[in-house]
Amino acid sequence: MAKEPARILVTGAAGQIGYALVPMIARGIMLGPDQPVILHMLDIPPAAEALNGVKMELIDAAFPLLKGIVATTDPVEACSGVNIAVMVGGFPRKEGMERKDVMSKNVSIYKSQASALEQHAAPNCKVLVVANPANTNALILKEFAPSIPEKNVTCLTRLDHNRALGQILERLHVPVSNVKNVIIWGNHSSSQYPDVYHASVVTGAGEKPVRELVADDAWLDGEFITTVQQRGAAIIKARKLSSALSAASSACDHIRDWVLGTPKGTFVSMGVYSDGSYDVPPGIIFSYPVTCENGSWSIVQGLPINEFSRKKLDATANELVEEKALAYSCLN
Ligand SMILES: NC(=O)C1=CN([C@@H]2O[C@H](COP(=O)(O)OP(=O)(O)OC[C@H]3O[C@@H](n4cnc5c(N)ncnc54)[C@H](O)[C@@H]3O)[C@@H](O)[C@H]2O)C=CC1
Ligand SMILES: O=C([O-])CC(=O)C(=O)O
Repeated sequence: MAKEPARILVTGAAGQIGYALVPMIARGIMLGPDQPVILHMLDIPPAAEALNGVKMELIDAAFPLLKGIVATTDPVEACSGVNIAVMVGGFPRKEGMERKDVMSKNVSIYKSQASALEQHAAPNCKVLVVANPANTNALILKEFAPSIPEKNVTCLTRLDHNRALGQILERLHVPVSNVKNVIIWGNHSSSQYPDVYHASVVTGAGEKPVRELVADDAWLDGEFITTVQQRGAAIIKARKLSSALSAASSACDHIRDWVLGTPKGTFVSMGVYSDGSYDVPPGIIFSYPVTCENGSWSIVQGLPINEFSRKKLDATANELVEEKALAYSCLN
């Protein structure tokens, strides 16, 4: 029997990421080739005409899985009955700006959209915040939508995770499906910590640690980390626009794994509400290694953390604690 369509909200749908993301969703990249979808697209009134253009293109593409389109500038209509909300809408970082610089513009948007989601989304709606500052926007959304379970509000660090994989692949020339368990800890910002201490490569001779195969600790502890941390800025510099294609693809990866599960023995990175695991302060949205099963994520526990990693985890956690205070001061 055919499945009931899932209603998927994309905010900021007329923007760069939105334009890359909605066709991926309509093609089944996010929820699989047997899951029909109804797209809910929200943008602000100045973008209404562009949003209507995206709707026209979706119709013209005749996606078999796409069973309906809601394109609106009304947050209540956009949020009504949605099962998944991908929050991309906001003011993007421009060349030379830090993510903190876009804080005040974006946290107030996330406060008001929290209420619309809380009141009108389907029960158990899963929320992924993409817009920057992604962790702190997600935290504000969670705080101002108290009836949405805290496990249902997440932010995107899968793009950073995939960027880390990409750097390892470039170095080792192995297929992506053979590399697993890189981790992004912390903030989706230049303080994030891309960690390969637990990553491995499946080879003909079994699994081998990435560190052993790369055999260049100086690169792994230096340039590898800074390349991943600075990749967003490098793409903005090159394109004069944010990394829309890879952000959209990674958002699909994040939701797909959350809903359909992670492969056995493999973890992925998600920004989730901290419960204090790994001595990270509770009450911030922090990127952790997680596994997903039955539509729910769990933080991977018990990984040994050495002194090098500890310092980096603490630095990114401290930045998130500061961002939280700054966000609240912007809202007052
Ligand atoms: N977490 C991540 O890995 C990444 C996050 N980003 C962030 O994603 C966000 C979107 O990036 P782009 O699509 O490149 O920007 P964009 O400027 O092309 O699109 C943003 C869209 O949001 C709309 N918008 C603004 N206020 C809104 C509101 N209140 N409600 C609904 N829509 C609203 C704008 O009209 C625009 O169409 C930015 O904050 C960017 O920094 C970008 C890349 C990666
Ligand atoms: O850096 C930015 O502002 C866009 C972004 O989040 C990324 O590409 O990681």
